[in-house]
Amino acid sequence: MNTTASSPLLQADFLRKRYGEREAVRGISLQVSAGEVLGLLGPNGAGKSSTIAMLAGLSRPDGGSVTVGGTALAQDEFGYKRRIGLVPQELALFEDLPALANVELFGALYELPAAQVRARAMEVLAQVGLADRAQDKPASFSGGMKRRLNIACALIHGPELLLLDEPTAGVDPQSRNAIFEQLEALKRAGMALVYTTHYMEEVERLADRMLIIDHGQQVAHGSLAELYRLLPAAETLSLELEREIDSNLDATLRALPGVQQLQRRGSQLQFGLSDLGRGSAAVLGALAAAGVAPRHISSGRANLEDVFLSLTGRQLRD
Ligand SMILES: Nc1ncnc2c1ncn2[C@@H]1O[C@H](COP(=O)(O)OP(=O)(O)OP(=O)(O)O)[C@@H](O)[C@H]1O
Repeated sequence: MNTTASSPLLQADFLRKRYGEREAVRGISLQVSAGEVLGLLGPNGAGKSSTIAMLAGLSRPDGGSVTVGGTALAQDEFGYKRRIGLVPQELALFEDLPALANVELFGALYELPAAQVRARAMEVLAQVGLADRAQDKPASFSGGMKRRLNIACALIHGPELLLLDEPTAGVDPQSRNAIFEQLEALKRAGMALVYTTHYMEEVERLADRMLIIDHGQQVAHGSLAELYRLLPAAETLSLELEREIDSNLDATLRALPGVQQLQRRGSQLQFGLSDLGRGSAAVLGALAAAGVAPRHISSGRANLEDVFLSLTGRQLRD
């Protein structure tokens, strides 16, 4: 391997992808090192899958470059792909072939020596907790087990980098946890992972760094702690009111002591507050004085959803 601790394993610079008139990816750059997880977070249509497809060598970028371990996709496509495992968003399995045969098939695609394939397939099935189901067909598997088998298929050739495109879609919480534990073990073993999702809890748990994208562009990048520093306020208060407020009341609320931010969508208000106790009392007092009652109140510490909201003015899951 011609990488060092200081040089990233995956390096993508200024990637662009266009479908007809639509620019799906507009200059995304990213890096991942061995033993690191990069989370790619963004709402539906942000350009996550298009980015992954370019990183995986499945779709040709309209601009920019990508290298893995110093091997450029443009120069040595097979060499590049050997270093990467892809777990696609859509399950890619033969439902009527046993799990083991599914994994072996991927081994053949990567031209692994036949003598090694069986042992290697059993090894990766064990890695995803499916060794005892090797002879069963995925048709009889739960959604979570199929996802894990999909991951095993992506690991058969011993890639250094694993690209995962929403690997928990349609998975129950228990299986999701099993998948996370397996991904954490791969990371500990030194693999680099790029993980796309629109669930902020998943990147909060798994990712060392995250790239937040929207409309094909980087909105923010950094560790969780770095992203939290972008937040205008540490606490949030969300209200659903019985009716929409007018611009005078809006201005009054924004001017209250402790109110650092106010996002308004119809009758829903979200405040960023420096102090939850004092700020909430002031907000609720001002609403009561104006004769507007809340229908629903919730509060909490700010999270990645709030980072996205404060940077784009939109919800992650619109
Ligand atoms: N093959 C294609 N042809 C035309 N437009 C496409 C194609 N693939 C994606 N798009 C468009 O490009 C944009 C980005 O899509 P992409 O699938 O990369 O986003 P995403 O962030 O992965 O979304 P999701 O979370 O819904 O999978 C969207 O507007 C989508 O409609």
